[in-house]
Amino acid sequence: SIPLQHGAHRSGNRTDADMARWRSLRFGQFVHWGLYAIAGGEWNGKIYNGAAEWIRSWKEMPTAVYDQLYKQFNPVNYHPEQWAQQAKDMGAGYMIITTKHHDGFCLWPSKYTRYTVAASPYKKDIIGPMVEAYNKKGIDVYLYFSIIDWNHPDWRTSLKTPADSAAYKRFKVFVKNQLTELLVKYPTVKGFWFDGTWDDSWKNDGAFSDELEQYLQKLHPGLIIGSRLRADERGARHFDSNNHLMGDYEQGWERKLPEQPADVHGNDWEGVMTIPENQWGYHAHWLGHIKSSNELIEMLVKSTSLGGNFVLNFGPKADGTFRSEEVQRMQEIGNWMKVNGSAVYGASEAGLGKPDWGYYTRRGDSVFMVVFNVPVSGNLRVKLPAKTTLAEASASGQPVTPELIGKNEYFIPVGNAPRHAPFVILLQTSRAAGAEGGHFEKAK
Ligand SMILES: C[C@@H]1N[C@@H](C(=O)NCc2ccccc2)[C@H](O)[C@@H]1O
Repeated sequence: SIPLQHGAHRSGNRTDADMARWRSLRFGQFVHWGLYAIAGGEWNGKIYNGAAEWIRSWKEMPTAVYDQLYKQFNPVNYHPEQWAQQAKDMGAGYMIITTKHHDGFCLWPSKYTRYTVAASPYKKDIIGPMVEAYNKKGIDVYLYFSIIDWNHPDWRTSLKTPADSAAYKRFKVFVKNQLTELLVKYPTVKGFWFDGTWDDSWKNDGAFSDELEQYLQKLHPGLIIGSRLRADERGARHFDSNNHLMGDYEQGWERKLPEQPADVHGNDWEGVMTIPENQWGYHAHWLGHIKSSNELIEMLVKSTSLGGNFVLNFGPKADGTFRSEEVQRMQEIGNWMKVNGSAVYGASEAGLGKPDWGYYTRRGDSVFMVVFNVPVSGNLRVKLPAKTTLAEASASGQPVTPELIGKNEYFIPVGNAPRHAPFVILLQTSRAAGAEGGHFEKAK
């Protein structure tokens, strides 16, 4: 293997309590909120068909115009306790909030730049009350922070001249100062969700990203930081030049999910997803496919079945309210989670493969069959490992009688389970005496 100073410093998943909690929560809420919500994906009667939070890069909108939007930021209908309650009702265990997106506008009154809420008509800190409100509902908070900062004079996408290098050196001090400020001001946050780390300036400075991560861990022990922050000294990102995952979980699954265990190599991972095809910030005109709650529930269950977390994104309007499609999804998903959340919370891969009728998840000896596709036979085929016996099966607390159809193979009748939404069948299994270790195959 290649000798590395700034590659992965740990092999295998973290086993501490903070990471175990992150892993058990399984379901998060992403919130993208900022000046881009004022534009709402349109300008001068024209619709921007890119991602709303990237509108500053749209040639139809002068950057000088975008950079004045902060003078209109005044979310009079922003009630963080209502945001937190609706997230709780959805069943989210953690929330990720954009403190600063690529445009550089800070939702907290940073003392390292004037481009913050303090300069807006709203004046007040957005982040503090949000962290407090979500924590009060028992929801952990993670801070999204973009390294890319289109507003800061010292930001560079690449270093071409000594002047670039001098500027970028100042920029790195600014980044470290802002991250320190965030941890000091909001000490209950559980981690950072870094973004905007793909440009050469950052990619070619693996030493800094490594030192920064270690500095933050020292400042706030237990902090959870994904793989997107880091580059190694050869410019490799997420996985170092020896193919070892950097950071605490694989953070590359953006608007896409792994298909099979081999795609995640036994690592902790998290997928982040939009309800429309590709909008994170508020866009007045959602074009293309808008995912239904059943589609989103399936993504959440699929993620759990592959041992990862699933984070669903919401883009509040400039005034602090949520669009009706997003409120509807939070309510519908929440209704399902209230009844079936046990198949997700604290659950992980079952090691039983991928059945036609849906997904297996598992917590200890409890195996959950989450059914999305009812077979015309009305029977769900279940094949258990040799040393595993099926003690009992139940659906919504009512016993179900499996039919033994072969060695350790059963048909579970779906009976009169609902057909309009996914449903869960619980299999209580037991390890036959002497069954070594995990009686279920471990992901390779
Ligand atoms: C979480 C999302 N990440 C931001 C983004 O720029 N994604 C585009 C992108 C996604 C993956 C690799 C490079 C660039 C989007 O604006 C959202 O904040």
